[in-house]
Amino acid sequence: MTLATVDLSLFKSGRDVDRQQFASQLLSSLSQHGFVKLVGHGISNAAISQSFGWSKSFFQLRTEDKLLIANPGGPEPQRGWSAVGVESSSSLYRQGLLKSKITEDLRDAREHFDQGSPNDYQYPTRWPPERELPGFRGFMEAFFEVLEGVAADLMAALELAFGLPQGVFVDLITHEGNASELRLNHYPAIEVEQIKMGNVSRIWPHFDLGVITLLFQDEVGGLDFENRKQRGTFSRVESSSPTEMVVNVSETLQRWSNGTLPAGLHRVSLPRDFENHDSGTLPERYSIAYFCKADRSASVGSLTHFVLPGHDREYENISALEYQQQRLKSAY
Ligand SMILES: O=C(O)CCC(=O)C(=O)O
Ligand SMILES: [Fe+2]
Repeated sequence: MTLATVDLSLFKSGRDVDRQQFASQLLSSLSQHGFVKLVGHGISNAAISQSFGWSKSFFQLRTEDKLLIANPGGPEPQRGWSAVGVESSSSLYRQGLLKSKITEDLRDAREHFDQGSPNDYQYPTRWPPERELPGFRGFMEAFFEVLEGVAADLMAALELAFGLPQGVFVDLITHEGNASELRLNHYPAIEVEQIKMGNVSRIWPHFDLGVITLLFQDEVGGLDFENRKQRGTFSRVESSSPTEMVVNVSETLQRWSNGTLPAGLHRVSLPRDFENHDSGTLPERYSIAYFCKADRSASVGSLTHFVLPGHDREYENISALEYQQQRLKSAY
């Protein structure tokens, strides 16, 4: 099962026929498994490799320095450092869907750094002191804004694909425009035995909470999406290069679209080379995820455009902030 690759430069070219073609391809791929691979996004190879470089430097800080900017956990938007095992992605999934299937003590073998919008004064980012990592904040804030632009283009393309009036989606992410988040993920090297024991995974199956997620991963591999043709089975997201962006539908878009575009379930498991091994050490892995989120005061209920006559409205009106707070309570 392979994912389609779409080229955003078609949409940016300005010709209506190209824009329409891109929009249809984007929607049709996202409709299949909730995932698509994106090229032509305009972010240079150099910028992407610099972002991974900054991520490595951040995670190499001393633990006591990272502890100074630790995310407190709980329902507020995540900011700063979360140590390995602090967050449990499996409970996001369990709370959302599978009440009985997963036991309590599943943990992620992952540490991460969460950053809010440079314009988010309500929940400011916990940055390491500038002298510890000079240039980190400046780079990451600029990178955030570039990703914000790509997410807005993709949402505009989805408006076109669904035949919606211009701005139906984009206005809900840009009016306040400060709730999106950028996350650096680091999965330290880990023994295969530990993963095979069953309580620890790089990241357990989960849905992302926002509208759409944009992701870059390094060459280690291991990101899987659920194959909807055979529920409960996963296929590998094969990236041909770290500059290829992986895009997935997240819960808010599922809700806005009244279930028309379901969120993509995903996890990070053993890299291909280790699938049939019972021992050995998995190399460390890095990924960078931009979570495009609805404005905090925007509703994440079904949009009327998607509630067809004779059909139920599947998702209640609740603000994006309240929704996220409810969901995050379960992740700690
Ligand atoms: O590391 C990855 O490839 C996926 C990360 C992810 O799913 C997340 O941070 O929500
Ligand atoms: Fe995710």
